[in-house]
Amino acid sequence: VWPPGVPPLHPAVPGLRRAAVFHSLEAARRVGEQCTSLIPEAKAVLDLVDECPKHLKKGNFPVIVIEGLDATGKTTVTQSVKDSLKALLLRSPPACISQWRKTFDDEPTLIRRAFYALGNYIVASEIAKASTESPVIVDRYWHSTAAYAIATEISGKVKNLPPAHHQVYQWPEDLLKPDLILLLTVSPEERIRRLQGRGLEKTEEETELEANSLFRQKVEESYKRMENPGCQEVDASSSREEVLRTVLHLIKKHCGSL
Ligand SMILES: Nc1ncnc2c1ncn2[C@@H]1O[C@H](COP(=O)(O)OP(=O)(O)O)[C@@H](O)[C@H]1O
Ligand SMILES: Nc1ccn([C@@H]2O[C@H](COP(=O)(O)OP(=O)(O)O)[C@@H](O)[C@H]2O)c(=O)n1
Repeated sequence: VWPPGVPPLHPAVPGLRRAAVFHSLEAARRVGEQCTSLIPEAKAVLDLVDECPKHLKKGNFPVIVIEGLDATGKTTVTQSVKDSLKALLLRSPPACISQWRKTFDDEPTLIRRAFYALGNYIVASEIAKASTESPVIVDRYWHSTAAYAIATEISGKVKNLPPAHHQVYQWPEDLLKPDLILLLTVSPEERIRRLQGRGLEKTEEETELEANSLFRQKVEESYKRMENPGCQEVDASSSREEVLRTVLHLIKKHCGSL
């Protein structure tokens, strides 16, 4: 039986019925509620969600999200933007639930995705509060949750992804929107160099390059198809300084004077 609480998806893409791309807090919450007896941590996550104010409003300061595959430089650039703009740095999943991340990563897809989806709603309340006081920079948010879920669920080639403008690429109506979302992209070779720099072993490197190549393409393509709001792509292959300059320039252009 298709689990209740999961929104019906386009019938033309039956594979996505397991994708667990939740399009409302209620949909993610229902999955969370169903597993509290087996996974006590789910109750703890739901309690934190319940503590969040219901009707969130963004403050007057800009909110910028940085997205991208692992090792594209998100941590590096978000830290620098934080320092340059005296911004508050947030991440999804938020610190208050990250101790349970491993637990949920080991659970079946549906439960795992519900965890990340709920995390985004907690981050939304942090964003609302922080953006009344300073600019806010966020390392991963909704687009990560959706893009990885879609790429995991769609088998085979990039062309099997749901077509552009499909329902799965739409921002959830009840989730606070940022002002700007930047998608960092680097070539697969440069990404591997950076993973290596972080201590990835040679064998893992090969797995990354070969077995995961299609997966990465699907994540990146899904990121690019996201809309309302969509991502603006940033070529992040240049030096740290250059990437920071580009990002700060885009923030200034889209978010006005800071
Ligand atoms: N512009 C850059 N040029 C070269 N190396 C970089 C650049 N940005 C980040 N790195 C390095 O690449 C690795 C991955 O960067 P990181 O910021 O941790 O990525 P992410 O947070 O996206 O996983 C780190 O070792 C980091 O120091
Ligand atoms: N907002 C988020 C953040 C991460 N995730 C999941 O977390 C994984 C990425 O985590 P990671 O440990 O590679 O993240 P970074 O260390 O690169 O920030 C992806 O596989 C996503 O499934 C998510 O679904 N939603």
